[in-house]
Amino acid sequence: MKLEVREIRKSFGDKEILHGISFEVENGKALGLLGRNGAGKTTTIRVLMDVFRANSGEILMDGRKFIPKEYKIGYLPEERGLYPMKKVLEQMVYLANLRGMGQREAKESGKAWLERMGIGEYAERKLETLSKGNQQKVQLAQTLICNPDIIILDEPFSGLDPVNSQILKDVVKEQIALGRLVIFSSHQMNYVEEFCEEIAIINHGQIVLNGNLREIKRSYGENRLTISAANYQPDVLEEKLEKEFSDIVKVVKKKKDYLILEGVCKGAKKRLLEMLAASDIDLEQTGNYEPSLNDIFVMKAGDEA
Ligand SMILES: Nc1ncnc2c1ncn2[C@@H]1O[C@H](COP(=O)(O)OP(=O)(O)OP(=O)(O)O)[C@@H](O)[C@H]1O
Repeated sequence: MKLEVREIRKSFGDKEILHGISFEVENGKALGLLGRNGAGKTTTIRVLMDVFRANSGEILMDGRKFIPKEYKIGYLPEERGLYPMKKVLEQMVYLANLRGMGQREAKESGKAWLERMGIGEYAERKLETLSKGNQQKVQLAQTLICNPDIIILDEPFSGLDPVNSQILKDVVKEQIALGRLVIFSSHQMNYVEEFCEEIAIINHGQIVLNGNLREIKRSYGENRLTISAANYQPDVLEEKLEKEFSDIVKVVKKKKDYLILEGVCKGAKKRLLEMLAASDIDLEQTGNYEPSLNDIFVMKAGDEA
């Protein structure tokens, strides 16, 4: 399965919110849709789910117009839609019935998912009597009850503590391994980093970065290296490097224990190491620099941060 989102534009009134959003995602992979508050992630997902109609652009599945109701989709919307006064399992079964699942199958699957989420004991309780995090897990169980082929999660980690986040991470990883097509929106980079092969960063309704996360990281780290010295603190080392090696490298960032350098000439890394060996700098650590997704996100979407 390959989902292609092409040049989606969406306006509310005369204000255009999405200015030509494009990205692709295949089954067996997860796409992390990233962006700051108000960037347009939820609007994109709603267009994808046919909640909103785009002003222009198209969405294709395997080359054909994508019609959500033709697929088994597990969609966890940003606004959570369960009934607070109803019993947990009862409403899960009811909603699964509406999605075309038989009573017995829905009950079995619902129970199994609640167990998987570690909340099997709450099946007969009213939803509103559960903690916020446990209600969130019920939502997730409900999203997955019909064994969807496409899973779309809008900020699934909100309200979950680290233990519950881990359960969800494991579940998402399992679903990816089972060959599901997974899209999820978030501004929590560490989760995205753990299981998304592909990312698309939206900023002000535009895709500012899209592609394979590993390749993106590699390209951002190219020509950069980290360095620390046993005999100089980073700020002194920075001064020294700027004074003595400014024709080879420049310091791009000073961290607590090390510096991040960028080459400014051809073969900078090799030349620097040769020069360092001949200097009084006692090299403690050096290596290729690989930015975190957070660093990349701040670079691409941190304009008003
Ligand atoms: N129904 C609507 N009518 C008018 N404006 C809307 C509507 N829905 C969203 N918007 C606007 O579209 C922009 C993008 O909102 P959206 O919810 O897609 O952002 P988001 O990236 O999901 O943000 P967050 O991380 O805060 O959830 C915002 O400026 C929002 O106010």
